[in-house]
Amino acid sequence: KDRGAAVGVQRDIDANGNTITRVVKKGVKDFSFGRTLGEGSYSTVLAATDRTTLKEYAIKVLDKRHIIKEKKVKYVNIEKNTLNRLGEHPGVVRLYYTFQDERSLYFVLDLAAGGELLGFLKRMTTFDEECTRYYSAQILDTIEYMHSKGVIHRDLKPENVLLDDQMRVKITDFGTAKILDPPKKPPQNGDGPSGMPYHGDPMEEDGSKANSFVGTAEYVSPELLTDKAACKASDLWAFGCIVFQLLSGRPPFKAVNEYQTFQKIVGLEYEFPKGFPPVARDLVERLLVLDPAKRLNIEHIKNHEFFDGIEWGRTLWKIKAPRLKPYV
Ligand SMILES: C[C@@H](Nc1nc2c(c3cc(-c4cn[nH]c4)ccc13)C(=O)N=C/C2=C\CC1CC1)C(C)(C)C
Repeated sequence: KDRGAAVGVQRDIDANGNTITRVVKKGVKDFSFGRTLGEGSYSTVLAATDRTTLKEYAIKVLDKRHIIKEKKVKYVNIEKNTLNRLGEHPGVVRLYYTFQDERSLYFVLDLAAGGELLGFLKRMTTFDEECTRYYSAQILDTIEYMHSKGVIHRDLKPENVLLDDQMRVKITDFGTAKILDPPKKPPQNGDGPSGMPYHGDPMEEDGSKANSFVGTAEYVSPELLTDKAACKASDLWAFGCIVFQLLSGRPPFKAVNEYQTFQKIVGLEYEFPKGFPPVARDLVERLLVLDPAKRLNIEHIKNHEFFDGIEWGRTLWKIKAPRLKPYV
């Protein structure tokens, strides 16, 4: 079996308007690889061009030996399954196909040519309200879509929010996502707000209890720190942190080390900088709530005054991105 290729399907329209479906076998040799776009803990994302169609992609390359040694096989499968399940949404990087050679696995994905939102925020220091409204609305719309597919991201942060060539949001990095399987039993009372809380990580191949996953310190929700149960509302806690950071230039909970940061989170120790816009402040205060069941849910967030003027749904992805301006 030609292990260097993946079966993909290409659809074109011929002169008479008929659809021609071609089965294409893509492999490493079909692409010319460019610069490194990002480094994950056990993967590298490279820019690449399809030699035949000249279309640009991002290709995530994973070293098979390293993945096995680091016992990350499960995470690679979670990412692939999550990406396949999330398929088509303007706010999610799309996975076109995967293939492998003797050394590596290759994920062929959308190129988010704008790079990380964090990069723009660092250059601007802060975003003004209009930019914050636009970017956080697209992030929220994408979170809503992920949750509707039973996916909790669990590590939302500005580094994982990419931008495409139209400066539209592309959320990425699903290796630590959690897929909420349809309930076999109705959720018992006492389960988290989503009714299907997630306790700890899957068992490792050797049956050992994996050290349960915790996201990036500054954006981790209190429930993940106290009883290890991530739920859909955990993504909304991270969303609150991101809105705060876009307008103020820093995350709400940041300390000299992770432990101190965790202390601030569970103690809800944060303050707004002077001049933080009051309407946005009200929104953030209703998201950074310790009890996940008392956090605003997505419907309430969409109706919050901060998003007045946003037309949710397809229009949100058609409007022109506002020119980036700092909040002064
Ligand atoms: C977060 C991620 N960084 C990145 N992941 C992806 C990028 C990407 C692009 C730039 C970029 C583009 N232009 N300038 C910089 C910078 C970082 C990127 C992309 O275009 N397409 C898919 C990606 C990831 C797909 C993944 C779900 C499988 C880490 C740091 C983990 C490598």
